[in-house]
Amino acid sequence: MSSPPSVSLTRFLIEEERAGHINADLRLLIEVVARACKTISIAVGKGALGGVLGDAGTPGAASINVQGEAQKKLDVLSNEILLEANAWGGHLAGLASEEMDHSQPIPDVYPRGNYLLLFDPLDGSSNIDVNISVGTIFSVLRCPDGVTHPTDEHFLQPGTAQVAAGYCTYGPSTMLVLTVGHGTHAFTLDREVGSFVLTTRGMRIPEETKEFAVNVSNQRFWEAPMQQYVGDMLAGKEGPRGKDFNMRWVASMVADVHRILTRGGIFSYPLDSKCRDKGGKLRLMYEANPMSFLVEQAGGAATTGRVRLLDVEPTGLHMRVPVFLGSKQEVETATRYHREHDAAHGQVAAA
Ligand SMILES: O=P(O)(O)OC[C@H]1O[C@](O)(COP(=O)(O)O)[C@@H](O)[C@@H]1O
Ligand SMILES: [Mg+2]
Ligand SMILES: [Mg+2]
Repeated sequence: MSSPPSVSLTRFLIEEERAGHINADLRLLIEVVARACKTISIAVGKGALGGVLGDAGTPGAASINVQGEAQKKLDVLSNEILLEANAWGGHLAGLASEEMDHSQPIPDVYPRGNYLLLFDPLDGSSNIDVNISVGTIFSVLRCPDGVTHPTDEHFLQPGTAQVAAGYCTYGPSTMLVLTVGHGTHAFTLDREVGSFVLTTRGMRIPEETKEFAVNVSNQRFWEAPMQQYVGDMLAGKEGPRGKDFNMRWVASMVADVHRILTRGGIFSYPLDSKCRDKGGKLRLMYEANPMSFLVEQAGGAATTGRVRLLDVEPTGLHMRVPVFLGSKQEVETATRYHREHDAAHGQVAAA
């Protein structure tokens, strides 16, 4: 019995357009981002042979980005690949990146479109030199009507305004995970053919889980409700949660979230006293929002520990937020710990 014909990303997007879920411009935009990810995947795959490992800048003069972080060569290269690929397509009005201080309108020499693209060109940078999965994360918004040269303020739209989001993981296989607001779907790169093929239509995150992902080395800096929440999980079945939990932490958000979309779990990067003044560690616009859209479309949940992440009003392009996402019931439990603590201590829910 012959196997069903494989569905390429191109065919999948054309079917989404026929279903009225996306228009031709958004379809082309996603195709262009996917092609850029293929180019990044090749560079990542070459590793030391491609001279792409290590820090950008020169010895003694590291190249520091708007986050105050030393850029890796692959952070810079991936950013350039995405900028070049998206400049001339005619479906964008502007783009913004983790690696750039401000957004950029599409140059006047090129036709302009109605969408805004935000991306984390290389996620999991601390894992680049040690050959652990890294990725690219992207989010798509509409450009406000009548705006031809968008500036940072035009990007400041809540996560609920996203029309598409996705990530690409560069691991043992290269995978693209995508939503246009009608479920979350996974594609695997067929390296021989050079195209993404649909491998999971309609990913579903189990509502319950026994697996959590958090950088426990930050425990002493956590808020009291987070200490309690993780302490109760670590207490196992003898403890208040009545079940044993396992822990995973890859330190590449794309890899940790991909595991959760595939088999469930909860991922969190909570507020702690080290990052409190910044509002958190992870960035709302090109990390938390796209991942939350993908997770919610797969039946999961995403909060800041206090409020739904997709409802957060952005105040800056590189705004940071606490993140809890994954299996619905577990995220609700983690959020309850924070809300009950706030209520008991007369604290009003912040972001
Ligand atoms: O080093 P830590 O504290 O474990 O943090 C790891 C987190 O930081 C990140 O690497 C931040 O992203 P970038 O690599 O894009 O800066 C996430 O991918 C990951 O979840
Ligand atoms: Mg990142
Ligand atoms: Mg990054």
